[in-house]
Amino acid sequence: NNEGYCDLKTKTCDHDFFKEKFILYDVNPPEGFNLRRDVYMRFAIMLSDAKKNKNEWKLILPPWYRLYHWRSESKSSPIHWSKFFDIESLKSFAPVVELHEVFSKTEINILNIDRLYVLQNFPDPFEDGEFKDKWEFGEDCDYDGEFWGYNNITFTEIVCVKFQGRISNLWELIALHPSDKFVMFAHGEIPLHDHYGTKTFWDCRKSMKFNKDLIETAKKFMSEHLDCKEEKCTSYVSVHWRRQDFARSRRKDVPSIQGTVKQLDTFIKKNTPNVVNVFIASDGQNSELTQLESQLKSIGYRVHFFVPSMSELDDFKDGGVAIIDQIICSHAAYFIGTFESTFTFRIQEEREILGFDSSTTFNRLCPDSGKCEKPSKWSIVN
Ligand SMILES: C[C@@H]1O[C@H](OP(=O)(O)OP(=O)(O)OC[C@H]2O[C@@H](n3cnc4c(=O)[nH]c(N)nc43)[C@H](O)[C@@H]2O)[C@@H](O)[C@H](O)[C@@H]1O
Repeated sequence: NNEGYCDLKTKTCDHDFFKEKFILYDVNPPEGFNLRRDVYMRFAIMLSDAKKNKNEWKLILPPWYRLYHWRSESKSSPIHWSKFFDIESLKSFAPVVELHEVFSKTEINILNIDRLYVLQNFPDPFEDGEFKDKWEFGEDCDYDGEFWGYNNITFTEIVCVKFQGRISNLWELIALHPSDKFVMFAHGEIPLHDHYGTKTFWDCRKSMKFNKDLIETAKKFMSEHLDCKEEKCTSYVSVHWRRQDFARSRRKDVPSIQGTVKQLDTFIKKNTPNVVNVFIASDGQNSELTQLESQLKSIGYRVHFFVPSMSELDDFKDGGVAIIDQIICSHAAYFIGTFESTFTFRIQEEREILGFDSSTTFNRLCPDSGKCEKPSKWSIVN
């Protein structure tokens, strides 16, 4: 009825449900996990800012579904955010809700989106030589997602919108139809942060705590294999060695196996000569990893990888294993990353939150050519 939603089993009622409004978003299908985490922050900050003005909108967390890089998931069903993140912590920053929580409140079990906005880029973002915030209605667009595998999500109207600039301008679109209850944005990666790198940005980033089981597993590994029980370890160096598409098509940014060994050895001898433990996070093929391992071993290093058991992989999924790799990298005495990988960026942010000196964090592997730009530094603002 119109007075709220009541759960007959638990005999509890949610009197706000019929007043609440919900925003959903989806991201360009080929984008990976770590860019998606940044897109989440843009929406979470938008909603958190709005909540301060008593705005009733909530953000629905889009499940993780069929990510291109997550190859071990043969049967792909939508994965809830709680598998990877601490939902209570996310909720402490922004009004967010999991999609399955919304379903459990809609009695008919069908979620109808009033308006599905498909965001598109402007053909020339620098029209008249200047990048300006703007939007206008477009045409000829389609939704290229799959509603995360749910076949009980429908929509009434699809609207094409060319959009560029700050995400809070999406409120202008939302305001055009005040009676909408469910609004969705496809290509949520197009709008930009309102304030990148500010205190609000970092408050949101800090709220993205990981699922407790993942943290526990990473800490157990650090204690058993890397001789570290502290927050800031001194006993190992960590590396994010991004391969796959990077190794194939970014030769000007990433080193060969031999080049990697040479650089790591030089780096460790210069910065922390007593350390012999090297932790490697990588999406590389087994053959590459074995070569890297044996070359590092031959010059005296102890090499460590987090290799999940079958049951761990089944439970944590590729996404959870990637997070465990990131957690272990975050706690190392020194971290060396891959240029322009968002996987590396998220580790750097984690280390800023843990309070590491930036000289231990913003280090990168260089291409064999030796031509090597320094990585950008994004320092924490408390
Ligand atoms: C160029 C762009 O690069 C973007 O990648 P980039 O920013 O590195 O980072 P991500 O967007 O996270 O995509 C890389 C994905 O590959 C896996 N992966 C990469 N490195 C590791 C690692 O060290 N350990 C584990 N366990 N998994 C790893 C993981 O599933 C991760 O989400 C891509 O998402 C885009 O599609 C595009 O290819």
